[in-house]
Amino acid sequence: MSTLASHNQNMISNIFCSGEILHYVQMSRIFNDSKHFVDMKLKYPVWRVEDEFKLLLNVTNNNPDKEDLKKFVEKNFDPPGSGFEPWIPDDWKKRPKFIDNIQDVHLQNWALQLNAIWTKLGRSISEDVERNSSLYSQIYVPHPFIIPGGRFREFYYWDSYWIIDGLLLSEMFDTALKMLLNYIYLVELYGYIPNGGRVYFLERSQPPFLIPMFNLYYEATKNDMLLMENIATLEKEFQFWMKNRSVTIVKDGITYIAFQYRVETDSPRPESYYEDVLKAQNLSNDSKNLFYSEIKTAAESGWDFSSRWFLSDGERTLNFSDLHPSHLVPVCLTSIIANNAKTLSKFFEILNDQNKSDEYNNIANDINKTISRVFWNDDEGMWFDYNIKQNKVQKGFYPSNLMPLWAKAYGTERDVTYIAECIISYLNRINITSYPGGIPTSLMNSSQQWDLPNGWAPLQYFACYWITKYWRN
Ligand SMILES: OC[C@H]1O[C@H](O[C@H]2O[C@H](CO)[C@@H](O)[C@H](O)[C@H]2O)[C@H](O)[C@@H](O)[C@@H]1O
Repeated sequence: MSTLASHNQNMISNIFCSGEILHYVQMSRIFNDSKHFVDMKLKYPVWRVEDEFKLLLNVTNNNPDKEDLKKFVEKNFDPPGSGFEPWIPDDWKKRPKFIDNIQDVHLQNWALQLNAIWTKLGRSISEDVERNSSLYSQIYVPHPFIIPGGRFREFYYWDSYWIIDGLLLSEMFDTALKMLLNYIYLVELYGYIPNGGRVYFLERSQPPFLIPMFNLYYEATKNDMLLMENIATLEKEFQFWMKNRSVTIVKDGITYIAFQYRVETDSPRPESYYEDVLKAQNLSNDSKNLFYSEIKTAAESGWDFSSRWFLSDGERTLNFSDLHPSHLVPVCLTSIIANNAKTLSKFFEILNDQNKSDEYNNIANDINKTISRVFWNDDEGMWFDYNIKQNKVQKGFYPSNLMPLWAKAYGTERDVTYIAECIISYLNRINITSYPGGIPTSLMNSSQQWDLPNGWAPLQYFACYWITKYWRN
């Protein structure tokens, strides 16, 4: 990152990531959605807005009321959305080939409607964001991209895996490539991919799907040149997770490698500032920082929030105050990384680098051993997250338990037919097909969005991927 770009980022972070302005504005509840303020654009340079705010504090004896703050925001900020331009992908097709393979006419119409949504979700970042980055919370990327939509106006890391899968199905190879190149740009700039396209997401990443995204694209295009040009950056991202998110587990005297989501911070999420401060209000300062770290760690997992991370004395609870993702080693993240190592090994083989290919194959095999010996539970016939505080598997159904199947990370120690039978019997025991709307996110109703009765698209995907590929056989 150039010195100027990093200077601009520090300046804008003083407004949107921490500091007095963020605190006063977010706690005043001028906006119902805390994300609104941090997505606004500064009308004037940071120093001028800061001076204006100091003046406001002076004249109000450090006690500006809601109306004062509303006027200050109106005077100094433009509404969210500035800095993005709607973008209709050039390669969008009204009727891609897959539509004609759908026999049911209702489903065919539905697929046509879905395919049309690409034209609504394309965004490019305006040139002004590159020129005047110290006025925007957006992270500049060079190519247009597809956003999740609604209040999510920017790109999100793990959402992009399914977006790219869909783009390839819709034969939008160029748009998929643009998104991949943006992520390559971000890894080169930061060494990792942030949670989403805003400076307030820079403290954390999201489930590491860059290598699987590249694999989807490679399988669709067989573009060896692209692999050759970007393999070093893919390795760089892999090393970020190895260096910053790995953990060792000792079981029966043997040391195993696994991976955790992990964020250390001393502040609330800027985009949910009010909510986080409220939840932490009765805690001491030290406990507050630990709690904020747990909140951001859970957000890095993509599962924000879920009973999956609510733990007290080794049991899952329904209480947010028991939020402890740091106590768990998630089977899903460890599976994604095993899959990434295996895919890097495949890529190096394609590029005729056998040494590197063997190196990554060995890493994948080591991680598979963890999945097979630490996460697998013979009594239940299922993989589970591992509780490192209690040294035990943390039982309970979450579709993420099935991730070793998607990742083919179950190792060689158990026959795959035996594993499949155990899993079918487990899913039958918990009556998994009896829930309306598909496979639920959990069997615990905590009123959090990543819990019963909700079902999330990525989780349906992982479960159905396996069911359609293997269960039928
Ligand atoms: O604004 C609150 C949180 O919003 C995001 O999380 C949710 O939406 C994302 C975009 O679709 C999705 O990737 C994530 O799995 C959802 O839980 C954001 O990622 C969080 O960091 C943020 O705090």
